[in-house]
This record gives sequence, structure tokens and C-alpha cells, in this order.
Amino acid sequence: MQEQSMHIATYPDVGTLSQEAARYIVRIAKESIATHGRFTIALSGGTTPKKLYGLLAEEPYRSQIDWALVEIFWSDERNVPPSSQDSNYYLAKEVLLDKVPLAEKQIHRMPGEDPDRDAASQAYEADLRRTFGSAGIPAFDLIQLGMGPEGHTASLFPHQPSLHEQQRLIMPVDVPKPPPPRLTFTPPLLNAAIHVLFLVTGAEKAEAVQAVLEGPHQPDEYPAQIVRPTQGEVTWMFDTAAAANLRNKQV
Ligand SMILES: O=C1O[C@H](COP(=O)(O)O)[C@@H](O)[C@H](O)[C@H]1O
Repeated sequence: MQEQSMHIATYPDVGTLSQEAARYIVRIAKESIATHGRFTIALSGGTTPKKLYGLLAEEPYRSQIDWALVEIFWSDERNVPPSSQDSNYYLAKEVLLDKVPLAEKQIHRMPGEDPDRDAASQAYEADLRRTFGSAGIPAFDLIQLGMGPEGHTASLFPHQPSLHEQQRLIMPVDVPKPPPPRLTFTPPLLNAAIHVLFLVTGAEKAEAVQAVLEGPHQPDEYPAQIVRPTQGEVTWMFDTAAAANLRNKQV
């Protein structure tokens, strides 16, 4: 694994950004499968990755990924049924999971709808342990994340205790954005990743983007700043609107 490094790329629109993100994911999937025989990825929710997920189910990307060797997880989930439009799982299912050759056991849905959210967090952590083994913190080949206009990522929101969690890998949170009850990856799990890919679009995020990347380190204000994998690589992909306030739009 390489030392932590960061790349920033800005694209004219969501379509171009999504094509580049699809190319990036294909490359990391191929490299991961070549080096250790499988590709572990955690998806985000929100609206930004919808186009990307759709592209991965289409050529030329679909046939470049050996889907039999992919394990799919989610970095956060809302307390809604998996059939809800608000479900992060549902977004990926509709445009990607139903369209590629994945067995059910390769799709590790976060049980966000479980009313016992502590038990659901522990069950998901157990699922991670079964996939990655019991030693250390699971190191995803790729965690794909988004960022909200207030700097939240996964379901780590400003000024919440989850930002300081160091023991659990998954935890329940109540967040200021509906639907409030959620499950989320914690900082130690995010920071064990080999690659992290942030996809951020829209003018409403420009201020937070500048603060996260070029402002002082204050992760309680801007949780996305917490994501600094100790030995991994972080790539930020923006559209022009989200990158508008950045001094360095390509690094
Ligand atoms: O609530 C959430 O928001 C973020 C950002 O979503 P976006 O629609 O602005 O891209 C998302 O990454 C996260 O998974 C989701 O639960």
C-alpha cells in the first residue's frame, strides 16, 4: 500500500465526472483483483452517484469488471425499508445491482430499517468481519463517498459524537437531515481504506468544498476532513460549480 496521497480533478458537468469515476472504479477493481483476488467497495447514497452507478451497468464498463469477485457494502444507510426511494441500497439496486451478474451473498446491504439500531450496527460489523477477517480494521479497496453542503460525509454530520468514535466500525446516529435515524461507517473504518473516491457536485457545496480542502483542519465543522486514510489514496472529483471557490481545481 502507498502512503496517503490526494488527487483533485474538476470536470465540466456531472456526465463527464461520472464517466471519469466509472473509469477510475474499473481501474481500481482490476488492480485489486490482480493483486489480491477480489474487489471490495463501499457505496454512498445521495443523488450524486446515480449516473455513475448506471454507467457501471453499461458498456464499456460492465464487461471490464469481473463481477464474481466483487463484494459490495454501503458506507451509510437511512432507517427506511430497502424498497424506499430514500434507501441508499434502493438507489444502487435500481440502476446497478439488478443489472449486473452479482450473487445475493456479494451484496452486503446495511440493515438500516431495523428498529434495534445497535443490533443492526453489530450485525453489519459481523458481516464486515466475515468478509475481511477478524484481525485489525477492514481495509476496503475503495470507499466511494459524497459530501453534503455542510460538509457531512457518509452519515457523519457536524458536531456529532460519531466524529470521535474510535472503537466501533458501524454506529447508529441521528442526523439533522431527513430521515434522521441512520447507520454509518465510523472514522476508523473510513481511514483504513486503500482508496477513497469523493464525488461532489453543485454550487451549494462550493463553500464547504473550499473549507474542507483549503481551510484550517476543523473536522467538527466539516466532517469530510476526517477522511485521511493512513496508508490510502483520496481522490476528489468535482463538477465546475462545486469547485468554483477552490484555488487548486486539479492536483
Ligand atoms: O445523506 C447523504 O448525503 C450524502 C451526500 O449526498 P448527495 O445527494 O449530496 O450526493 C451521501 O454521500 C450520503 O451517503 C447520504 O446518506
